Amino acid sequence: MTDLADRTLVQGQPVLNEAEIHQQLTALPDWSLTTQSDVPRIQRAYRFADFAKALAFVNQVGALAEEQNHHPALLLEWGKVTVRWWSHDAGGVHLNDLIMAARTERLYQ
Ligand SMILES: C[C@H](O)[C@H](O)[C@H]1CNC2=NC(N)=NC(=O)C2=N1
Repeated sequence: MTDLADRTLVQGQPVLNEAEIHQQLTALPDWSLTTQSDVPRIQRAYRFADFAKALAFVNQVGALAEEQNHHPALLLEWGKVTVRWWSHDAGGVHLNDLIMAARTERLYQ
């Protein structure tokens, strides 16, 4: 099975249901499903030694988002970045959001 991060984003296709999201999240153990305003999203908090390192990570994730024209919500705090992915147009979590979460993982070392 191709690693999620190596998969290409796909247009169309419906959002995933809760069971499908949880099944995909087995490959992303540090990510969780959250719902805000009735919209399911996947999220993870990343820890850093200071604010500057957290900001550098935000910029890396931002560049990835711009490359793919698929953008997360990013909360930048001292030593912490919370990343949240969902598909605005589809109103939920799409396979693309899992792919982007897997690619976000690759930026964190
Ligand atoms: C106009 C622009 O292409 C769209 O708004 C894109 C931008 N980035 C996006 N990001 C996400 N996460 N979901 C979207 O539906 C989306 N749509």
